[in-house]
Amino acid sequence: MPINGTSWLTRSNGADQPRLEAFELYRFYHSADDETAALSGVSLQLCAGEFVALLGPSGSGKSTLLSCLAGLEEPDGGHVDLMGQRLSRRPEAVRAALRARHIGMLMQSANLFAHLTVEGNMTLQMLLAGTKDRVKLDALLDVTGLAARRRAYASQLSGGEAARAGLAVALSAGHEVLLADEPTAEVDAATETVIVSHLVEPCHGNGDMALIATHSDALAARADRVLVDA
Ligand SMILES: Nc1ncnc2c1ncn2[C@@H]1O[C@H](COP(=O)(O)OP(=O)(O)OP(=O)(O)O)[C@@H](O)[C@H]1O
Repeated sequence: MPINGTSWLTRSNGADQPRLEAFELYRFYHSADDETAALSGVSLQLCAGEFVALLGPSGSGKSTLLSCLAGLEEPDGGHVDLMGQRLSRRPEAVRAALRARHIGMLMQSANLFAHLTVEGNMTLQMLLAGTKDRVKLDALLDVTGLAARRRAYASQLSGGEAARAGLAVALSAGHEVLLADEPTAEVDAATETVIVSHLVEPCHGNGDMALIATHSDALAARADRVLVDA
């Protein structure tokens, strides 16, 4: 069942321009003679300061939605606006530049390059966003409990370490928009609490915005808004 004809409009007073907006998104996948509708007319608005959870059964289209919102995939219908600029149907290089400038991402497959160290992955993320902040890098390694593993290659990390390293990378550049796909799927409850706090804090502290696809009730309980695939 796709995320279907859903309209998730903002609960804010509308005074601010939404950070991220989707208008009537459609996305279909084709294989052999099969067609899967992953998104079917999805509209949403996400505003500054919001920490939003996206819930839905496996296969309902959460990852597809995040991917379209990040400009990694083009929707087959509808469009996405990021920070008031059109993201959809623009050349890949333009989408990549907008993404690097504004979006921190934590995708299911992790956002780590295996041949780089934890620190190297974080530095690369900062450079792509045009920043380099050594103090912030050290602080993120501390809060994610990875200071001692900073020189480990991504391929050498445990599942939980990789999840925390992915988070550290996603938060490195301090983007206004964070998109995360099941960031706590492979971690224990204590690590989940730490990760969720670090996802919430930039929203409530700095006015950043996060959309998190999750199956976790604990994470959803911390959200300002929960979007449920009805
Ligand atoms: N590259 C692809 N090719 C074909 N079908 C795909 C592709 N990616 C996703 N799908 C299909 O699209 C639908 C939505 O998939 P998606 O991964 O977005 O769901 P999800 O809600 O994120 O699932 P989960 O909670 O299991 O991660 C599923 O039926 C899936 O099999």
